[in-house]
Amino acid sequence: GVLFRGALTQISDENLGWNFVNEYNNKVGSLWNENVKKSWNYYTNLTDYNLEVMTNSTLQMAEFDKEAAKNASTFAHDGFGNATLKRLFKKIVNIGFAATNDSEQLKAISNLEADLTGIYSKGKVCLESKGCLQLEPGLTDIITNSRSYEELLAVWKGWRDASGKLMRTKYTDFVKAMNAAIKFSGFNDTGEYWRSWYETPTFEQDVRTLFEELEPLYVELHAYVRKRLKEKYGKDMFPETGHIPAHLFGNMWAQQWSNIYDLLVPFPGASSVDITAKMKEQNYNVTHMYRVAEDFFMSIGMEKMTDAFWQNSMLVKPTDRDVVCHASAWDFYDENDFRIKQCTSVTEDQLLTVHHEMGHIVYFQNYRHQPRLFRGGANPGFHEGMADIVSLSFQTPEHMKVIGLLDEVPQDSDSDINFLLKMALDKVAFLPFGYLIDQWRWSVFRGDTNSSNYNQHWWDLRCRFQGISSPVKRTEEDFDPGAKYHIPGNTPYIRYFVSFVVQFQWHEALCREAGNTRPLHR
Ligand SMILES: C[C@H](N[C@H](C(=O)O)[C@@H]1CCCN1C(=O)[C@@H](N)CC(=O)O)C(=O)N1CCC[C@H]1C(=O)O
Ligand SMILES: [Zn+2]
Repeated sequence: GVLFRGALTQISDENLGWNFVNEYNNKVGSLWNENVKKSWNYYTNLTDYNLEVMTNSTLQMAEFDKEAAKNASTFAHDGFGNATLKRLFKKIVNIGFAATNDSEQLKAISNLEADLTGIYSKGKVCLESKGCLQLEPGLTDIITNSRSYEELLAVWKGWRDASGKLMRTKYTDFVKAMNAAIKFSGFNDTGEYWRSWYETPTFEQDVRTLFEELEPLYVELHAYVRKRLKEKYGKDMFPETGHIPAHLFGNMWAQQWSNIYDLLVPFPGASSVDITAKMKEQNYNVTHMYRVAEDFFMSIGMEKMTDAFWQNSMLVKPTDRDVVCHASAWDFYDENDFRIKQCTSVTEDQLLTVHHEMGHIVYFQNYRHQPRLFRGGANPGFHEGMADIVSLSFQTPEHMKVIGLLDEVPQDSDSDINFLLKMALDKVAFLPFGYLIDQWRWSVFRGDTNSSNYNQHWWDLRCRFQGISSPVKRTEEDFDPGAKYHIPGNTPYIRYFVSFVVQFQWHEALCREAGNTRPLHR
């Protein structure tokens, strides 16, 4: 006979299971759409009222998730034969922080994330020469274009004082609330929950192995860049240890170095393009940047952006309110409303980000007919890879010529080396940065790192993996991790490390598939 577990036997009838997941899918449509709209309202207008409305919506969603998870566990879904049905149930019961029985923890998580993101987005640095500037566009423009050691230092330190330094206590409370809540989902800490999305028990070792395999290439690039920067800034500005001061890379976090390509050109005689100058020469405006990206996606068979995209996106920084400028792509789960939020300026860097964000939108559009529970990346690294894969093809000299940002496609090897180095400054330079952010965060979630050594451990990792050093003394008064969006914004980061590896594997496969027998970089 059937084993009766307590009063309730679990339902093993898969037809009833399909009814349940279909009803769930229809119900969450409007719920998720409402919730994303309230987040959008806060991110594009940072007021206390919008924060409260967003948090209330998040709490309601959590109640719905808990109820659905409880009802789902009346089914013997682990034993279901149909893999799709089984996976849908697994996603319904796996509700993360919402599993907590203490709504105060959820409230704290939502409020603290919004609060920390607000501090980051409103942060400003006042320079006697240029007045008070926010990260975008003011501070970013200086970090990108200044070649003055001192000016770069003032902006680098100023930004950390105006962002991370103000977040330290809140971040400690944030970690505590997340770790307490995630236990109700059966995870030891938040890092374990985040790694579970890759669905492999060896994930941590896998990324470590990948990094170690790629590190020699990075070390070569680092040595070359250090040599050239010493020529530019004088070797006595560099520590004996061989580290490179963190503020000299043309990027606020030293994560990608193509903005200082002009200091590093291997063969100045050969052709190398300054895309930003070309864009300005051709009177590029923001809308045109999005049209150029859309044209490229359509040229490879993707659908155009929806009307809702053009009506609802925020493509330039508003002048009348505070917003989260950090660029992002949004799915409103109604199969039509997809948006980008970006304080777009007319630069090459930004044109690449436009392609990245639109890459996410194109992936949203391609899975919009899937059940809502399946409208996410196969894993987060996959989604990031899909966002970046197109810009690998977009930034080839071939395509640059097609869109008129390059006059001639150079055929000589010196020009090839110039182009390949420029790619390496974005894609190879990034690897240790993409790797270390969550090394730091996973160690915080585990409790190996806490508020007594947040900054020490951060710089240990920055020195060990990136070979960079702080240009000024750092103490535990500082909180440099908070100066990078994804820490206050609570977006896991190892996804970008995974993406920067898989995107080249996909690129190679796509070229083979397309019958392209030329060297990969063409
Ligand atoms: C500029 C880009 N903004 C993110 C992205 O697009 O990934 C934003 C903010 C965090 C998540 N996000 C999204 O848009 C998600 N909704 C995408 C999704 O649907 O998963 C970004 O942060 N990048 C790009 C390269 C490295 C990294 C950086 O700049 O450090
Ligand atoms: Zn992305």
